Amino acid sequence: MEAVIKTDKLTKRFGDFIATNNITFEVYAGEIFGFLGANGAGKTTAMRMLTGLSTPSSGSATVAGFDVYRETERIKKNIGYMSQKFSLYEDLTVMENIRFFGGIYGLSDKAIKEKSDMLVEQLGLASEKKKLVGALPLGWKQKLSFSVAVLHDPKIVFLDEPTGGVDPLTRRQFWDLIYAATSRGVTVFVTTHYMDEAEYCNRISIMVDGSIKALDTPYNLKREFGVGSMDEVFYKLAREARRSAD
Ligand SMILES: Nc1ncnc2c1ncn2[C@@H]1O[C@H](COP(=O)(O)OP(=O)(O)OP(=O)(O)O)[C@@H](O)[C@H]1O
Repeated sequence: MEAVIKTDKLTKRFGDFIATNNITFEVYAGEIFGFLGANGAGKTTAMRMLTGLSTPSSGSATVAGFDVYRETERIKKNIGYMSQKFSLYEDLTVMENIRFFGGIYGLSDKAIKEKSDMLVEQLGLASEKKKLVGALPLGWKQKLSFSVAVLHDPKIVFLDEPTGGVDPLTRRQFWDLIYAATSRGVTVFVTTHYMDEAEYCNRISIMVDGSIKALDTPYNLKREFGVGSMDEVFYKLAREARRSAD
């Protein structure tokens, strides 16, 4: 299987504090990889290194074949990233946001027009396309933010708690968008605190206090820990954590 993300002992220190400690894993092309851990486990820190936003302290990693120390600009061109704080502009309309990001990604005017029409149609946002993004409900902002993050057909999309704060139905709709993206060949790297979402991933890693403590399919993890749900797997590992959820 082709690995589109490879890390080897990737580490980030802030002074004496080791936020991400020697993490080693691979993510395969086309999979949905769940990156789990309690608050403060080090997920966002790891994701910032993989998206070229933060330089590792030690270890190595490649993303889409590019080196996280030397080729961050090329990484940024080949990935999409939806951070916890969305990058959408609240004071621009739905269409203006799509056009703006299409331009940033270097799409032609023609491609932007085609993609934006298709996108608002797919999202069921046709009647809202002239509304300011700031006026949309959170769930719609999340869906739009995701769609914008994959507008340029990246190889990999990184999603940092993309469905926080919305109801289960809205989260389910968001996952339909994730599946649609994977069926187009996009690899998905996603953090979540929702264990029902963990079950939707092909493989899952669980981080505790900066280190990866488990990595496998949901099925194998449940078997390994002798429990019936991902909730219980997570609880068994996360209760060893020393970092508090402050
Ligand atoms: N710039 C920084 N300087 C110092 N410490 C930091 C910095 N960024 C993160 N940390 C610390 O590193 C640890 C890991 O933080 P990180 O945001 O990666 O966790 P997380 O797993 O993403 O948590 P959450 O689920 O809350 O987003 C935390 O203890 C945090 O306080």
